[in-house]
Amino acid sequence: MWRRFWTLVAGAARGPRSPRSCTRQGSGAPVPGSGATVFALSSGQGRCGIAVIRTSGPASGHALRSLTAPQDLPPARSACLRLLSHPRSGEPLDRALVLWFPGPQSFTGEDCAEFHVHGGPAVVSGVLQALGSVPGLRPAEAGEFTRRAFAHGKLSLTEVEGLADLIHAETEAQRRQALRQLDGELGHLCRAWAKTLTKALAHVEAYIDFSEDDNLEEGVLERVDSQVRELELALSAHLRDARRGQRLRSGAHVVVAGPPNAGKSSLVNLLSRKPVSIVSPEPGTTRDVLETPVDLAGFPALLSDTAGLREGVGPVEQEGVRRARERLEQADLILAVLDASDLASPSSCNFLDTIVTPAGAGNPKENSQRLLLVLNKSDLLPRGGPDPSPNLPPHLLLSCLTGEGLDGLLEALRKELAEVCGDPSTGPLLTRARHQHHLQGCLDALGHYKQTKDLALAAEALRLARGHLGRITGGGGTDEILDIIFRDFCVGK
Ligand SMILES: Nc1nc2c(ncn2[C@@H]2O[C@H](COP(=O)(O)OP(=O)(O)OP(=O)(O)O)[C@@H](O)[C@H]2O)c(=O)[nH]1
Ligand SMILES: [K+]
Ligand SMILES: [Mg+2]
Repeated sequence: MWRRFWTLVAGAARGPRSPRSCTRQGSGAPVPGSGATVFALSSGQGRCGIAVIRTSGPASGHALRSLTAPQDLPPARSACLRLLSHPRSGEPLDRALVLWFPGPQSFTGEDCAEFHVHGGPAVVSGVLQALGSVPGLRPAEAGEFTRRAFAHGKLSLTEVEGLADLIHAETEAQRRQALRQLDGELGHLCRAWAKTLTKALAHVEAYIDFSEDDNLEEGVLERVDSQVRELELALSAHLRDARRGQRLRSGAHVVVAGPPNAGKSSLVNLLSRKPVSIVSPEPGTTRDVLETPVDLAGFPALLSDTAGLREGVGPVEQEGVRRARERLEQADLILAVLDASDLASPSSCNFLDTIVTPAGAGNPKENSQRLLLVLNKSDLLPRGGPDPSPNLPPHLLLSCLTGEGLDGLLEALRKELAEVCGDPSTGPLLTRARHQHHLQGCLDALGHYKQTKDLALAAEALRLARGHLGRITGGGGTDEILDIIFRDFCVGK
């Protein structure tokens, strides 16, 4: 009896019930156009020192031999210098380093070859044409190498996403976050959670099958209940952090706001290091919301310039003010700008009362918007004079004109954005709405597990919960989801 029970538990833990996604075997879906050997330029377009062209598929070895002299394959995974020539005309094309990666020990899991050629456009197009003339070879589609790697179980879906993010990473924080995902951190976590559920499921199923025999260990179901509770806590914590992970991946919304002429547009131009917004001495210059992506102290941000907030103006500026307020509501971080030499004006006081004080600048409440108060035009203050505003909340002095105070502002921005986005090296792991959706689905299913008294339904709920975790790493992903993810890649990756 016990032997039967443990066989069942062990079987459920590894066996046919275990979702394919819990292992590193790909989607199981056929590779689109598999059988064909594909080739592409994998390095960037344009004139460069070295360009890398690669192939993947069964004819890779034949292609390598057809283009090179001597025609033997180089030793696996070591670079060799070869003369490349066109297989039909014999025309020499370049002297290049070539590499041979026999499958399955390659990026895609298939036989692969790489040609590191001189990066001139004529060399690259000559070698691509030569490869196109080899029977069985065709140009690769966007993301096709990675899709093949996924299909052969070389990468899980979260790792594929990490790779796409790494290629698109523009800031240090994005690079760190992408690298963690590519290293499989999110995948490991999901697999560990799925394993817990597999064990829990095995126990519930054993209880259904054997409880009549009265031979089961005491408290089996109680232990499953407590495992489910622990899992719920862990999932909820990660879900709470998901918003930060998404900000880290796609950029935090930083909104520059303040009364007219405070120097908001000057600050936006200074931070983005380009003339994004028109600057002029006329109050009411900026009328619309102007958005620009910037690297702020290593974090990705979408910086919005807005119209100066004031009442009693014409209809166009009034619409600008309405849009500014609307954008302020969506901000992850408000950069509040005041003219340090004009703090007593009605528009400055009004801005302090309605925007700065409610946000609790320098002392944010949990979940409230964060705000940094900047007093601009410090160059207009008397040198070494007293603090112009001892009664204001914590603030920074800056001069957009001279650049004084910029380092301090960038350091303060780095701290604020680390709060808003999380630490890219240790912080949030969920980076996409897709991850959030499945984690929520898993939690909902665990909720059903707790509600039901029927053991068969409870087992079904656990299976459903585990299915959601599996889909994060890629098991049973639909073609549409795969298409969306692989569309992010360029040709050659
Ligand atoms: N002295 C001094 N002048 C500044 C500084 N920053 C901006 N200005 C000037 O202040 C004026 C207004 O600057 P803008 O950047 O257009 O101000 P704004 O807040 O965007 O103005 P609106 O869009 O009209 O609300 C311009 O003449 C700038 O040259 C500064 O640090 N010191
Ligand atoms: K202005
Ligand atoms: Mg402006």
